[in-house]
Amino acid sequence: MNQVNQRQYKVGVLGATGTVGQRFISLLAEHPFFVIHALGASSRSAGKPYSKAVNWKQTRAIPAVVREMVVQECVPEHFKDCVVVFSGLDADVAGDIEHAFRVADLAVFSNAKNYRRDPHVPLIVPLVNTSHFSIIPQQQRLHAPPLRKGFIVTNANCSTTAVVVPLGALERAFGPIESCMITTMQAISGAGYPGVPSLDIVDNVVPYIPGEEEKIEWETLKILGGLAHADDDDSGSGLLAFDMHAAQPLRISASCTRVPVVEGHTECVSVRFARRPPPSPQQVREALQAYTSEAYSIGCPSAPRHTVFVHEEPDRPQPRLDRDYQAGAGVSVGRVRQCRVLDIKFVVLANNVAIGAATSSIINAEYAVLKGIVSATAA
Ligand SMILES: NC(=O)C1=CN([C@@H]2O[C@H](COP(=O)(O)OP(=O)(O)OC[C@H]3O[C@@H](n4cnc5c(N)ncnc54)[C@H](OP(=O)(O)O)[C@@H]3O)[C@@H](O)[C@H]2O)C=CC1
Ligand SMILES: N[C@@H](CC(=O)OP(=O)(O)O)C(=O)O
Repeated sequence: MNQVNQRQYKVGVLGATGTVGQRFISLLAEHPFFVIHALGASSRSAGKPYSKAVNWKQTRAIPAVVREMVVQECVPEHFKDCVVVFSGLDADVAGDIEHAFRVADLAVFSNAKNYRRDPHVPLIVPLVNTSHFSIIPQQQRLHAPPLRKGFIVTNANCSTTAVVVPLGALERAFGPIESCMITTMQAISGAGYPGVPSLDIVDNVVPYIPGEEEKIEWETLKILGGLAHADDDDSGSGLLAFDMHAAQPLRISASCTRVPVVEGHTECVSVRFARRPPPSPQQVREALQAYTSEAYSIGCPSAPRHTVFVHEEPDRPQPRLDRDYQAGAGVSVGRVRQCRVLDIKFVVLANNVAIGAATSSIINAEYAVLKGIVSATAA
């Protein structure tokens, strides 16, 4: 661990000028062992110093380390010295670019949705399912020709991330959840910049976010589902597959809305446990408060010490007050109470651009470094 901390690891950021990319840069500029080495964006930005290419929208100034760094086209040769490449690319282009980087034997940690459903790509919310890193050797082996160092790890949709943290904590404490109803109130920053037109969102709630409900319903099953051997007949191929929560089916229904909040997704969640009788609200509060992640236990510097903060006040969590809990890396839960239809209901809030995006990727990469999953040297 000390050895890791004394080393410096060169990293690149794809989509460095976007909403998520800016958050990557703010976080990485102060990172104990990652050093920003290369920045990539579209041809509109390539060739310009970062400070001229970016429309900077963070509260802190552009970090000095990147101000004059020239933005590159997103091609692997400009990133060949990077041990880790973070991607905050627009999903329209992330598929081909991230694949090209993987084939060039680079380790890619992506926020984009493109590979989340790929059966050989782990979808990892680092506060919940770091065990899924174990599928990476298979991803490398099944590629033709096999990859030595390259792979893609994705993190989840920001609304999925918010909800799987308490759901994962509750399953760890009380066993499988049988059904779950979720209603989201998602911040405008989730749509990137400039995002939702002001005339659509000011004084309004928009009850539709394309593709979002399906993503929450599907991604949650992959994240909470664990891994199983791919062959039912135990033929010994050694292949792993995501079991999609199949051992104990979980039914999820999500309804997604966009609300006039800048940062922080709030979600109302109701759950029914398989176990009878179900835990009481007080047992649920205690289990959430006590929950710790493996990422924190092994020393990932960006993992929150307290994963879930449980509010006792009846009017919390609120995005303006709670989105910076643990520097945006933790989640806040409140209003834990009995549900007359299912068992328990609560409200969860997570920072969509921090733990919902850049912070998750960074913790995933920290975990990969600490566990020796990424090589200490570049491709
Ligand atoms: N915002 C959020 O809360 C979350 C976002 N995500 C995902 O993260 C990704 C980034 O989102 P966000 O930051 O909001 O998006 P933005 O639209 O703010 O940024 C997109 C980035 O992609 C770059 N880009 C666009 N076209 C190309 C191209 N042809 N070649 C190379 N680079 C290109 C842009 O560069 P340029 O400036 O040069 O155009 C910019 O850096 C998306 O896939 C999104 O779905 C995931 C979770 C949460
Ligand atoms: N769709 C999310 C943000 C996002 O980009 O999600 P995804 O990475 O799953 O496409 C929102 O609008 O809040």
